[in-house]
Amino acid sequence: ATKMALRAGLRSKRGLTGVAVMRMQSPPVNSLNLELLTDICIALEKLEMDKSCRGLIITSNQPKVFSAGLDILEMYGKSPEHCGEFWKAVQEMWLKFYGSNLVTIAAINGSSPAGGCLMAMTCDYRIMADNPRYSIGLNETQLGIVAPFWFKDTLMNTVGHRTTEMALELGLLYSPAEALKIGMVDQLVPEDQVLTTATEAMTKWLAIPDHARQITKSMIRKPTIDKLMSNREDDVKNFVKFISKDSIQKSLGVYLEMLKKRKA
Ligand SMILES: CCCCCCCC/C=C\CC(=O)SCCNC(=O)CCNC(=O)[C@H](O)C(C)(C)COP(=O)(O)OP(=O)(O)OC[C@H]1O[C@@H](n2cnc3c(N)ncnc32)[C@H](O)[C@@H]1OP(=O)(O)O
Repeated sequence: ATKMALRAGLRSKRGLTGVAVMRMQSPPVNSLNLELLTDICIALEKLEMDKSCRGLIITSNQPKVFSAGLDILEMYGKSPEHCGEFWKAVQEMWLKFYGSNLVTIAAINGSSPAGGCLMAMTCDYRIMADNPRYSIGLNETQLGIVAPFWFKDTLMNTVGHRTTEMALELGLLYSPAEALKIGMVDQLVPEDQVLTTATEAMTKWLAIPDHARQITKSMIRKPTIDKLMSNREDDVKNFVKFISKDSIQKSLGVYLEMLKKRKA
C-alpha cells in the first residue's frame, strides 16, 4: 500500500521550527502513482494553509531511491479516462510544488529519474547524496516518450537552454557529480548527512522575510506556471492521445520488461 509519512513542525537539534518533513514511503521505489500523487498534494495543501509552517523538506523513506518517477503502470494498458485522471494529478503536483509559498528543499537520498527529477526540480534547493550509483535526470526519450513542455520549461529554468537540449534529447541520467556540475542539484553531501544538511540550508532560506521571498519566487516562476494553467485541458488531451498510441504502449511494455529482466 502507498504510504507517505509526514512529520510537520520538525524540531531539529538547532531548534528549527515551522519546517515539515515529507517522507515518501511507497515501496519499492516511490513511483508516482495516482494515490501517492494525491496524498502528496493533499499534504502540501494542508501545509500551505498552516500559518505555523514556513518550509518543507521532501525526502524518501525508501532505500536507494528518492522517486522512480511516474508509475509506468498508470500509463500502460490503462483506459484513456484513467490516463487523463492520472495526468491531471501529475499536473496538480507540479503546479502545487512549483508555485508553493513555502521554502521547499529536496533531500535527494537516492536515484531520481524522470518524474522524480521533475519533482526535485520544483523545489527551491536540492541536496543530493554523493553516491556515484545514484542518478538523476529526465530520461523520457530513452523510454520512447516525450517530456511535455512544462517538464522542459522546468529543466530549462534550472540548467539553461543548451544543457536542456542535450539532457532532454538524449534522455540523459546524470551521476550526482555531473548533476552538480550542470546545476541540476545545488549541493552534494555524504548520504547520512542529506537531511541534516537540508535542515541547515533551510535555516538560511528562512532568514529571508517570507513576503519578500514569496513575491520574488512568484515573479520568477509565474510565467512558466501560467503557461500550463492556460493549457491544462489541451495538455491532458495531448497526453492521452500520445500515450494511447500503439507504438507508445509497445515502447512502455518493452521498457517494463527491460526493468524486470535487469533485476533477474
Ligand atoms: C504530448 C505529451 C506527451 C507526454 C508523454 C508522457 C510523458 C511522461 C513523463 C514522465 C515519465 C516518467 O516519469 S516515466 C518513469 C521513468 N522512470 C524510469 O525510467 C525509472 C525506472 N526505474 C529504475 O531505473 C529503477 O527502478 C530505479 C533506479 C529507480 C531503482 O532501481 P532498483 O534496482 O532499486 O529497483 P528495481 O529496478 O528492481 O525496481 C523495483 C520494482 O519497481 C518497478 N519499477 C521501477 N520503476 C518503476 C516505474 N517508474 N513505474 C513502475 N514500476 C517501476 C520495477 O519494474 C520493479 O518491479 P518488479 O519488482 O515487479 O520487478
